[in-house]
Amino acid sequence: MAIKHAIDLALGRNIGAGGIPAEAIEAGTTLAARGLARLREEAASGALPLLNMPAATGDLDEIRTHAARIREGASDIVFLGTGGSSLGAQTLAQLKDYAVPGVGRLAEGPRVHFMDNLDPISFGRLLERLPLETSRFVAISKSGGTGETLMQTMAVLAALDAAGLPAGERVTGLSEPRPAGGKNALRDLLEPTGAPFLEHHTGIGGRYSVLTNVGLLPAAVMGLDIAAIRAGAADSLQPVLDGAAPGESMIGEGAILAIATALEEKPIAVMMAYADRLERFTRWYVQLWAESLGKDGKGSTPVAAIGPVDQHSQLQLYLGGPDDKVFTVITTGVAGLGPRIDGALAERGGQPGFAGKTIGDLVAAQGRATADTLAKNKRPVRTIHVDTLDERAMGHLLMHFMLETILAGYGIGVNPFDQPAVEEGKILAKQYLAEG
Ligand SMILES: O=P(O)(O)OC[C@H]1O[C@](O)(CO)[C@@H](O)[C@@H]1O
Repeated sequence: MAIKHAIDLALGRNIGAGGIPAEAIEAGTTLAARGLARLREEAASGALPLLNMPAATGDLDEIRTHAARIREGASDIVFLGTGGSSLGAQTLAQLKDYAVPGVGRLAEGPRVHFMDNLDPISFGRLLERLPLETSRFVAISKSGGTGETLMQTMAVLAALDAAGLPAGERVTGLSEPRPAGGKNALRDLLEPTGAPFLEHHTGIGGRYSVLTNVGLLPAAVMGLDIAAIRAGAADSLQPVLDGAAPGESMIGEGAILAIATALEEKPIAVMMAYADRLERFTRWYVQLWAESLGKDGKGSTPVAAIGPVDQHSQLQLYLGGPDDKVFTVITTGVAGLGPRIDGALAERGGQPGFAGKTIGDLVAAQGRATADTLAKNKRPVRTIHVDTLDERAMGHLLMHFMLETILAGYGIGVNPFDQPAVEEGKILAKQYLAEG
């Protein structure tokens, strides 16, 4: 098994007072079994298209063809889109060092930019400094109506026009088809330029879209094996399709813990990953969990952390602060990796224990120590160990957390697929903009 999942250190019977009590686990198991059965039915009926994505292969060649077209002659590839139209792709891109401290700037191939946060200084400077002639832009929005993405796209079109460069050769769109009799602003903007368009799946929402062309087009642009990402997702889903009991699979165990923790009313869910290449994954998880479950006065607040660096900022609170959190600590198979420390230098630096050890040895020890220390301090912790962080493992993790989130929603009785509250602020912002 390339991924090991354990909830032992979250259980009251193993860690004492702060752990999740047996009664909550029992109730969680019953609700998880119900949710798993519902998912199995939804997979069979096609009612939840996300569940059919792992096995889908028919669209992969089209995605690869568009990716090759976008890469051709490009010095820079700019992805426009926000929230679920960006975070999954960024997560996958980190496998190729995107936004990884130090090496991200040194990565080979076209430079890739995900402009998910709207900031006038950043976007202005980007357009000033990009070599527009050799830059390509991909505008992604399920609805086609998100203000941030539309404004960025308009700014790009104006910049290309001012430079005398045909937009249709440099810009690609990805959005839902125009609804019958309805509007899609992104299509209205781009179609007159002749820009090619990919179709956003109409039955899969943005934060669940990483396995569709929304995540896989940028992944293919970066040279990742997109079939392996889907195969990893299938690894996660298979026990659901097989009808495995909740306690017999990673997804079943995850669902039990998520539901039991909600019943215990732990208001904060911390995801701490010991890998630079999982930093965007923790941000993707935050959106998924928060937008899916935070409704009807329910839900828990997701917190993203990476290790070891956040040991030096958040760990004190986690160990000594309020007992209101459940932790997920993710480690990877880094033992033995990275520079090996010279014995004489270790002596000279007063760290004889470092001699002959690698940086990976220290990171592996730290991840393990953090999980064990949390448990010793009676803080419930679930551990996930990924041997090799590659496309298949990432597909597995992504599908796991999408399924776990859906099962948590089913278990606590909220609809994990909508986000009604977000609309209010969007409408008000447009009103303020119009008022000037
Ligand atoms: O893909 P779209 O329609 O541009 O939406 C972007 C994001 O905005 C939201 O609709 C609300 O914040 C998210 O759910 C979504 O991922």
